[in-house]
Amino acid sequence: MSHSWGYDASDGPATWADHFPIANGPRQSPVNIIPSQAQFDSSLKPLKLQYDPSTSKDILNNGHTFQVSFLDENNSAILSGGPVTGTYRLKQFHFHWGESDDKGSEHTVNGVKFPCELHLVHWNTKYANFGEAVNKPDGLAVVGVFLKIGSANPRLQKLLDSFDSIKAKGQQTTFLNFDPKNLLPASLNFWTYEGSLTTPPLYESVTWIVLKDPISVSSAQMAKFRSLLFSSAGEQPRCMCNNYRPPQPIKGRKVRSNFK
Ligand SMILES: NS(=O)(=O)c1ccc(C(=O)N2CCN(Cc3ccccc3)C2)cc1
Ligand SMILES: [Zn+2]
Repeated sequence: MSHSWGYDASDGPATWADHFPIANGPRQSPVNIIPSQAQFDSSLKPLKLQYDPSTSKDILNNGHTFQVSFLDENNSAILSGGPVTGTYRLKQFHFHWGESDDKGSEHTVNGVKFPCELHLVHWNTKYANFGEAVNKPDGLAVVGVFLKIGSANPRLQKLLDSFDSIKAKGQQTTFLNFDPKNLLPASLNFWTYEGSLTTPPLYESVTWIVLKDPISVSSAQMAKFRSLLFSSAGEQPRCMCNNYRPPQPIKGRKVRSNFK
């Protein structure tokens, strides 16, 4: 049975090494990105994200975050180019956020936290499926997008409107025709480095592609994120927030950029 973990003092990031010793590994995520120390790499190709909105399936509260899952039996929603070779299929996207607008992102930039961070999770089609890819060094590519407090973002509204039906852990509902491309900023300028899952089992299998430009979210919209619960229906309600791992040691890794 997989070990239960969370984000409280008793089961949160400071305790994860007890059951997942790779937590202290050489390529853990997230990290603090220091733009002045990133290396511009002209050999990086433009990032190609080709998403077919008809592949969105459902939205689930998994007790750690909420995630929108996609049909991944064919190459309808794919990532290619950027730092990766080959084709990676979109499996799901999810978010991490704080209890207040001054924290919540996993990656930071010059030590600055954003209120929220979106992760679009893709797996390498050289492997048979997500489960085969999840623990391979080149198994996953995750696109990270920062959310910054500003005007309300209408493109988040369909997600927010579904929250009443996935308030508690384990609740899921159909979520069709959602185009994740609408969650991306205008520019696909990115930083990239070799890292890991930011939740247990913390496999060191992720090529991280963190977009430089944020998308907007309003404070009222962030409050809606915090209406979700870590807890199951009928349990003592526990606000789903602060579901982020803090930055981990860079351990000599290079962060590259595709922009000057
Ligand atoms: N925050 S993050 O972007 O780094 C990220 C976190 C979690 C996941 C994720 O879908 N899973 C992690 C493993 N988990 C369960 C699992 C599934 C198959 C085999 C083994 C284990 C699923 C993907 C990306
Ligand atoms: Zn994540």
